[in-house]
Amino acid sequence: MAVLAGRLARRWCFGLLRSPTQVPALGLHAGSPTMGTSQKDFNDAVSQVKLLNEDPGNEVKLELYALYKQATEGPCNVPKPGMLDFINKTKWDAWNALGSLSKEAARQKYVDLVSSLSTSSESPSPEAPAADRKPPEGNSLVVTSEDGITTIRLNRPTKKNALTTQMYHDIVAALQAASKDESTITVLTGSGDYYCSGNDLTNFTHLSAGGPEEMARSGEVLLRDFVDCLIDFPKPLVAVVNGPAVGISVTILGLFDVVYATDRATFHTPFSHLGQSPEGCSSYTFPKIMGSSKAAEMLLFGKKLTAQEACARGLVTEVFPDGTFQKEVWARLKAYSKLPPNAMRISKQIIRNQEKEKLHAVNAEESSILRERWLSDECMNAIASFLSRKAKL
Ligand SMILES: CCCCCC/C=C/C(=O)SCCNC(=O)CCNC(=O)[C@H](O)C(C)(C)COP(=O)(O)OP(=O)(O)OC[C@H]1O[C@@H](n2cnc3c(N)ncnc32)[C@H](O)[C@@H]1OP(=O)(O)O
Repeated sequence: MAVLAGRLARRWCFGLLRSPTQVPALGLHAGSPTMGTSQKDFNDAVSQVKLLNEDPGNEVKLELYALYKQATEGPCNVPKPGMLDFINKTKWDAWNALGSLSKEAARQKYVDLVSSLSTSSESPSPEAPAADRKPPEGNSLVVTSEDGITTIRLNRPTKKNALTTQMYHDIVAALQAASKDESTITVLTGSGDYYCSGNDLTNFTHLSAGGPEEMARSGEVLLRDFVDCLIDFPKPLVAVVNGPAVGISVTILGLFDVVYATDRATFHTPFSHLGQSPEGCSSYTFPKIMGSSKAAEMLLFGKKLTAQEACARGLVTEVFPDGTFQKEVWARLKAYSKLPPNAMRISKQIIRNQEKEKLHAVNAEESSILRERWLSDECMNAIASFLSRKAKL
């Protein structure tokens, strides 16, 4: 349990705590006095934590939190927070893991830990070389319009372009704008080595006052709106799959008009592994595109396809060698973008209109089923598992 708590903390729990001065947000208040020889040292250490030059990192912050609670309140005897209250549960786990450690021993460990941090932060290491530093997470979505093509680029390469809640909203807004702009073709692609790793699993940790039920309810609405927008998109919609694709970034491909992929791309829908169920209308489009047994292999068993396999199954239009992928694809799209826009729009309408109603109904049903799935133990355990790094899909 202690290991899990530590891992959870390292992965995501304290993502909100960017500055060491925010450590008190964990509950590290200089509270009631503690007895014993290290009382003053302990109080000094509590003050010192707030003055550290460098962020000690989430794992250390969690350790500090647990030791502080043990030193000031003794062994953990408060009720365990609910499974979905990830942050408080992780803090509780860390405190509880200290078992019957005495207050005095906890104070001593706290003081020793702070002292080791203070020493290391007094001698700052030279700045890391640029290649070792991760670029800042700036604009997660970049929209450009050029040569008759509006490009919506997922731009979180350090997170494999995982989709945050904000990004779903931004993609909807970008599609709405693209449907009315001067461009003839709209493209979705990714920055970096991945196309998209699907839904950002930390979306599940952002609980509002309404708790998990509210999170699931708003997730259902957002998912439905996002997919509806793809179903109704009036212009040719092209996916330029620049690398591996996971989850919802794969399922929605059935709603695109054309899908070009690098030969480095893979296509993976690990819904059962995550205790979830298909979305993006894939429960309807995949059997239609590739036949029901091939669709089941992907959607039920999470079989990962190579780009060539996805092309053979009809999910991908054409595969290009990675070395020439960008050049070849964009040259082709530029040529297509010069075709008469109204003709393309009308042709798309004829093709899609036949099943639009069906697609909207499927989307509504998939979204509603997912709302229930998100509240299931299977789903919550799988997400906690990913966040704790126990499982890599
Ligand atoms: C409105 C809501 C709609 C929801 C609809 C339902 C949607 C369902 C889905 O999309 S299900 C699919 C969800 N995605 C996943 O399960 C993928 C999870 N990620 C992985 O398995 C791996 O990260 C990987 C295989 C994509 C890449 O592995 P690797 O090459 O080893 O890289 P890292 O794991 O080190 O990843 C780098 C960095 O990115 C973070 N990250 C990657 N994917 C996600 C993700 N989906 N959610 C959150 N974070 C992700 C990863 O944690 C690393 O972060 P770090 O650098 O450690 O801070």
